Amino acid sequence: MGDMMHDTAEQEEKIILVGVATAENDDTEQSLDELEELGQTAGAVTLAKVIQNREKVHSATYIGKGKIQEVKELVEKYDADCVVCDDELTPAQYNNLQEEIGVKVIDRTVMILDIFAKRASTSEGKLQVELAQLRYRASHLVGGRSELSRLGGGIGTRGPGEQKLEMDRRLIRERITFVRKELAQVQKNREVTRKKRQENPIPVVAIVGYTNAGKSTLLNHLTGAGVLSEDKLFATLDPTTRKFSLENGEEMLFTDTVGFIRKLPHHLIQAFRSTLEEAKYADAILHVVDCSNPDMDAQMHTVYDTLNRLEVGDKPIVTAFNKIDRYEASESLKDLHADKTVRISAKYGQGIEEMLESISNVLKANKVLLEKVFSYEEGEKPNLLRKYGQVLEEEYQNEGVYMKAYIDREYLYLFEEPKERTKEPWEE
Ligand SMILES: Nc1nc2c(ncn2[C@@H]2O[C@H](COP(=O)(O)OP(=O)(O)OP(=O)(O)O)[C@@H](O)[C@H]2O)c(=O)[nH]1
Ligand SMILES: [Mg+2]
Repeated sequence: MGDMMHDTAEQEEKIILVGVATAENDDTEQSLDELEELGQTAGAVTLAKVIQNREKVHSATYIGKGKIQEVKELVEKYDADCVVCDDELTPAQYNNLQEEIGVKVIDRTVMILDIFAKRASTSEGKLQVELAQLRYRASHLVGGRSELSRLGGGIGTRGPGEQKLEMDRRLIRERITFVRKELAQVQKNREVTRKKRQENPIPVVAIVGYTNAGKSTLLNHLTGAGVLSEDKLFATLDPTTRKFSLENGEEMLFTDTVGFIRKLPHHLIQAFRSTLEEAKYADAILHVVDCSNPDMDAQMHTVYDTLNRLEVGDKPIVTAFNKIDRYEASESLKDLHADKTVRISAKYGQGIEEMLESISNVLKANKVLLEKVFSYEEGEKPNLLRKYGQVLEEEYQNEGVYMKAYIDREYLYLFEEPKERTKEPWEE
């Protein structure tokens, strides 16, 4: 049906998806569904999906001989342009598969990088994508030449802007150095903004969540921010911060940023660190979950996993189960990581008041906590305190007066002062 409509548009690339289900990785089906969505976002149409069950990924060819044959037949049958593997391939796997199958082979990482390349709009975003692509390429160079030379066109060959992507090792290194410098400059500006924010006491709420959960829709609903919201993965790449005033005059800053996804490429995390880390400088985290998605649990898991990887400490979390208008099951929605959970529809404005109240409450709890904070100069006792953070948490639970203690950089935070303590915990 699309053919007539896309007459003048760029020809859609025809792709076949391949994944491996291993002992520790059994959600390959969902992962391939997601890869199909990523493909759509990248402008490709998926014609077939192939899953191989294996103990582990084949080290030389990703999938086994029989499966390669199967994929090859599918490629011929559908006249496919490209085969997309669901895991990051080694240079050897690339070359071998490519040789066997005879059409372009790419992996999930290249697909995600390609989408990021298409979507980056600010100079920081563009530099971050380019850095990620360059680093990926540098680690996949074979015989001193980028594998791009054989990719032809389409997915995997696009960069931010119209940069020439095919480069040799030396050029890539030079370019990496240049891009890193540029990026450092751009990020200095962000630091300045952050410092300014610290000077003014308006609390910052970071909106985090899986890609397509409805983060931008929520920010738009709250503040009319005009952030692009789309039923596509990675609609948002650049952080947007907007002020919101509650009816009682209380103010909060909301930051919407790039969404998370399973198997988020390592190079992307590195390059996008400063963007992804927005949550690190927030006073509270608003975790938006698409509860109409059957894959919700795995998505939530990915979000907490990513937050951990980014070392975003134990901030107060409000989880908003979004798209409640589409959610039909009646069972309760739980999130053990969250301090509070609410149900909302960002699109239709349900539950927003309650959500704001919950955020305001966790922020207040945090404020009380900060007033009681035991703070230490950097280097004074961080190791002892770090250890103590864990001990305390257990100890308090045993006493039945549960108190949350955690370390955020050089500070020890206690949620409540222990009863009748005459000595500081570490003096005992
Ligand atoms: N039915 C329904 N759809 C919603 C709701 N909230 C968001 N959506 C839709 O979900 C899709 C994704 O919304 P976005 O706001 O772009 O999601 P996001 O989390 O910002 O996604 P990324 O920027 O890609 O990470 C859009 O098509 C929205 O219209 C909701 O409450 N109900
Ligand atoms: Mg968004």
